[in-house]
Parts: sequence; C-alpha cells; structure tokens
Amino acid sequence: MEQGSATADSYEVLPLRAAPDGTVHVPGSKSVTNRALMCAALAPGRSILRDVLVADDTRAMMDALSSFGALVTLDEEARTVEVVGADLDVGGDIAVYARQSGTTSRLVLPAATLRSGTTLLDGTDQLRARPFGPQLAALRQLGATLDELGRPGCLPIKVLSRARGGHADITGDVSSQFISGLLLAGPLMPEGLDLALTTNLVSEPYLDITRDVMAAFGVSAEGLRVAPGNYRAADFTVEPDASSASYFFGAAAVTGGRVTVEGLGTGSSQGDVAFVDALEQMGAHVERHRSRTTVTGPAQLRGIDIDMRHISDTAQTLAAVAVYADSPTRVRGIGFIRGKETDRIGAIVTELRRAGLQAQEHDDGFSVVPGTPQPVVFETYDDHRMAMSLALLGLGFPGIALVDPGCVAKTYPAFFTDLDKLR
Ligand SMILES: O=C(O)C1=C[C@@H](OP(=O)(O)O)[C@@H](O)[C@H](O)C1
Ligand SMILES: C=C(OP(=O)(O)O)C(=O)O
Repeated sequence: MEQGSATADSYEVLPLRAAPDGTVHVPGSKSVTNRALMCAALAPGRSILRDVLVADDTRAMMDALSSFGALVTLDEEARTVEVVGADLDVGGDIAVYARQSGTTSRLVLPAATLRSGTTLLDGTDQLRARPFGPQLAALRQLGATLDELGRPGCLPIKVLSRARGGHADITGDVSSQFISGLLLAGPLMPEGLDLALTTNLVSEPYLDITRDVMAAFGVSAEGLRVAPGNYRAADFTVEPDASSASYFFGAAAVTGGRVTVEGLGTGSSQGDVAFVDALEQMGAHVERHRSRTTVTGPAQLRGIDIDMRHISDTAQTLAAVAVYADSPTRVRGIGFIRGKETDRIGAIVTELRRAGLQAQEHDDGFSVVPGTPQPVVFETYDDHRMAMSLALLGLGFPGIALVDPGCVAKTYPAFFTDLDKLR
C-alpha cells in the first residue's frame, strides 16, 4: 500500500499525532465557479474570474463553453480565467462532454437551447446513470426540441432547436441543478422564464448561489422568474468551497483541535456553510465571522438527529464525524442523494459496516452508531466525497486506507496535500 500520493491505487491516511490548530485555505467553490463561467460565456465582452476552482468539474464547464464559442483562457497558477462571451447565433453542430459533472451538464443543457446549432451532450457512464428527465420536460414545455439518444431521461441528449421561454413546471425534489440551469439560461430566452415548482425543493441554497452570481453579471432573477435581458461582463471573485471546507471543520471536531477556514463565513451564499451548525449541535464550538469560520472540537462529540436536505453534500462528512460521537446520529431528508455520483446512502453505510461499525440505511437517509473502526481499505465508488469523508476516520484511527484516492480530482485535486497540512 502506498502513502503520500493521491494517484496511487490506495492511500493510507495516518492518524494525527496532535490535534490540529491552524488556518486552512480551501479552493474556490465549484458551484460558484461553474455559474460564473456560464454567465461570463453568455455575456458579450471580456470577464475576469478570480480564485476559481481548477478541478475536473470546472474544466468540464470550461471545455463546454469553449465549444459554445466562448474564448476561455485559464491561468492555472493564478487561478484566474478570462472569458470572452460566445455569439450564440453563430451556429454549428457541437458535442459537449461533461465528464462526471452533474452541475456542468444540468447548467449546459438549458444553455444549449439558446444556440442556433445542435448540441450533443454526454458524459461518463456515471453521469449517464443520473437523471435529466425533469429538466428535459421543462425545456420541451419552453419550446425546445431534444432527442434522448440513450436511456429515457438520461444522457446522451441532443438539443435540436431553441427554446422560446415562458412558463414551465418543474419538480424540485430530484435536483435543484435543473432549476439553476433554467434560471441561468432564462434571460436569453425570447419570452424570459417563469417556473412553477410541482414538488417541494431540495438543495434550496444553491438557487441563492445562482441568483447571486447572475446578479453579479447584471441579471436579476425574482424567485423562479427571469425577464428577458442580457448579461454584463464582470470582474468576479469566487469564494472558497463550503463543501470542501466541511472536511476540515470535521477534522477539528473529531480531534478536539481548532481549524479556521479563511474566506468563508456568514457572508457566504453557500448553504453548506451550515455544516458547522450541525457540528455545533454535536458539541463543537463555532466562531462565525463574515469571511472566516473557526471550529473547535469538544472533549466528546454527541450524536444528533438532523435533516440535511439542503446541505446534502456534507451528509457523508457527518457520517464520518458521527463515528466519533458518544451516541447515535440519524440523518434525514436526503433520499435523493442515491442519484448522485453513486448511491451515497448505500455506499456510506456499506463502507462503515466494512470497518465493523453499525450503520443503517433508511429510505430518506442513514443512521450511524459510534464505535472504533477496524483497519480497512475503504471502497470509494468513484465518488470524491466518499474518499474525502472517510479520510476523517484515518485521522483518528490506525489502519484506514482508501481505494482510488485520485477520485478527489473531481472537485479537490489537492485534498490529501491540504489534509496533511493539519499535521
Ligand atoms: O447547483 C449546484 O452547484 C449543486 C447542487 C447540488 O445538487 P442537487 O441540487 O442535485 O442536490 C449539489 O449536490 C451539487 O454538488 C452542486
Ligand atoms: C453531487 C456533486 O456534484 P455534481 O452533481 O455537480 O456532479 C458533488 O459535488 O457532491
């Protein structure tokens, strides 16, 4: 078994010798970066995006927008992207490969209905297994013609003609990304956009991120309505990723250490910042500032019962933290995460059990009984969040290793290097 390389077949996370005490700089938000890239590509003129996330999911978006005709120039070292907006009337039939990225694909599909040529949208087998049905139905209601070339409601999908916009119904309980993608494309539809929710909504804070980024590029979305209009090029700075930060807040909580994440605080529109509220309920001490958050772990964490429907990317992090508590934890409201990179409920419960722990699946979530994990090589299911979450068990217990650590490249290529900075 190899150590110290995130591209090795498996990676052992060694226990911390001392509780961490320090400040962490996590990379830019995936959700904000991809929205800013989209707005910049739809805006006439030149935008500059700063502190962007450079990872597989954002490269997927940069490549997609280049295919749209935008000029996208990434300075990887400076983490800056210059974007010159695309002329959507200059047609041409294009193919977009969204890799593993749900966000990229669900943001690109509605934008493709603004183009004059056809767009073939596809992704990895993992992405082909994820749902697109509700977004397809809404786009058809908005006047676009689309062909499902694979399984019904799934990629690959070909966009054949443009949307005129207007009213559409949409479900909110499968993925908020469908709505974000429609809102982003909304101002450039001739009739604008007026969406009506047909179910309750999950991952709601991501819609706030969408509206905030749109506003920074000169377009205002009111609720689920957008009037016809144009984006304006902008100079835009991306804040750190709150989901990525959850692993470091979790590390402080489980070790009784103290970790500050710089650049992320009460001023953030990212819902996943509220992961620290969950840690607080478990007994951690949280200091909140406008653009900085500090978590200090307690002598002993306690289990909680929590609904995570709006912050589900941190549910696996919480599952790992729950192992360190002194009473069970129950997570609710997240049945829809079975449709993410993997069935995340099934995967996290299977892996905790593989380590000899007691965990249980429920239709809407999972429960975890605290304990001592046995030495184990965890499967990671080609899911970056499985790897990053289960790494937290390695910080406190010996013999914890992860298969395919390189899967973190989806959103956080330097994750293991940054985790080592806690040592
Ligand atoms: O819009 C976004 O940027 C995202 C929305 C969430 O997805 P769902 O709305 O499918 O829950 C989240 O899980 C994903 O990582 C990013
Ligand atoms: C679900 C995720 O990503 P996406 O939907 O963008 O593939 C994630 O990052 O946890």
